Amino acid sequence: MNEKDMGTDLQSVLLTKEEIDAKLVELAAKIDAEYAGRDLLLVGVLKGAVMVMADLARALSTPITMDWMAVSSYGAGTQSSGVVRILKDLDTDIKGKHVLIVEDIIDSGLTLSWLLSNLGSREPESLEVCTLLRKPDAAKVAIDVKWIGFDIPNEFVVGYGLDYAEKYRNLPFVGTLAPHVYGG
Ligand SMILES: O=P(O)(O)OC[C@H]1O[C@H](OP(=O)(O)OP(=O)(O)O)[C@H](O)[C@@H]1O
Ligand code: HPA
Ligand SMILES: [Mg+2]
Repeated sequence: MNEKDMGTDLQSVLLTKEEIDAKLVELAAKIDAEYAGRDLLLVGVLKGAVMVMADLARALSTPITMDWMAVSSYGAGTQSSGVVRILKDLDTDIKGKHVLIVEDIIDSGLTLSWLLSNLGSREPESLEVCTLLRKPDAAKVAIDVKWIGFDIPNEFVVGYGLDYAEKYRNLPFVGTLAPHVYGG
């Protein structure tokens, strides 16, 4: 599906593929500068961060390794339950490593806040966060995030990895969902 063929489920395009690509190249240059000469482990948070991880990793020059963690707090709804479940843990021991968590979105912040304390307790050398999107007006906890792509309004968004009930992750852009889709 492209931007001209959104169907009736989507209300508007918030960020085009071109805007997302350009932002990830910009973030990658900053991350390269920060980790020059060091080994970096990217930890992608499944499933939403798959697209960001794939495109950010390819924009980096720094040698990286990848690992994945799967957590879920949203289920099939549009509100975080606040209860974070580990669906898949890391395959690697991160003790002594430079770790960069890669996220698609920080909404309430509950997922990341929980992840930071969970991964932080495993004694990485450093632990930072890169997220494509953040909703400042939805924050329920304050989190220190080093790299942020875009601050967006407090609306439910889909595309570029982000889902509603597991759909729309493959849209190449980020859009807002029409309220009728989720009963709004
Ligand atoms: O800041 P928060 O309010 O915690 O929301 C952000 C988290 O919610 C989404 O994941 P979700 O739990 O829906 O799993 P998914 O990535 O598999 O869609 C998203 O990918 C973030 O990980
Ligand atoms: O706005 C959102 N869209 C999709 N998934 C999400 N997970 C947290 N916030 C969102
Ligand atoms: Mg989700």
